[in-house]
Amino acid sequence: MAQHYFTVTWDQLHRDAKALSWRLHALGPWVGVVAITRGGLIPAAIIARELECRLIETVSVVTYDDENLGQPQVVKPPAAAGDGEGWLIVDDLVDTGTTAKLVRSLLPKAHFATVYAKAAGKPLVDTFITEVSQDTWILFPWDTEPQFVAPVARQG
Ligand SMILES: O=P(O)(O)OC[C@H]1O[C@H](OP(=O)(O)OP(=O)(O)O)[C@H](O)[C@@H]1O
Ligand SMILES: Nc1nc2[nH]cnc2c(=O)[nH]1
Ligand SMILES: [Mg+2]
Repeated sequence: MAQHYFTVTWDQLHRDAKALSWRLHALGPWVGVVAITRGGLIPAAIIARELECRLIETVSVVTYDDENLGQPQVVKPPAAAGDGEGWLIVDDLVDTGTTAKLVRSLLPKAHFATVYAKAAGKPLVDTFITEVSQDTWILFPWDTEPQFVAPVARQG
């Protein structure tokens, strides 16, 4: 289990994905966006909206079972992006870089962008916005919900 958690709200994710869009706009134009499902779907939707890009492809890779790293499985390969030339790959984050390495091998000429990056995966990403320490687990809004927390005086 991770030592720390970094909770990302919908607002923060939207803000960070828009910041990423500004950087990517300066590097375009792009043929289309390849979202790495599932985590890349919402960042890809925000970025595609900002870049006015209507062509969206998906590649589905399963690498984790909850917080446990496994062997990456390609559940669905990208159908229409060729060798990736002119395409933008979007994922929510890179951690170990396992998923990024596999997707890069499928689309070697594409540009790889993530919203968040940990140190081990950073060398595999072309553009990202926020670095998060390696011992931290990022909690996305779709993984969490607001709930009651006991007052400090009642905790330990
Ligand atoms: O750099 P890595 O160590 O490979 O980790 C990053 C990947 O792990 C998560 O996906 P996950 O396998 O949990 O699937 P999901 O996107 O469907 O939740 C995340 O969305 C990235 O795709
Ligand atoms: N939600 C989430 N998925 C991950 N997959 C690999 N690292 C992470 C992380 O920090 N948070
Ligand atoms: Mg993923």
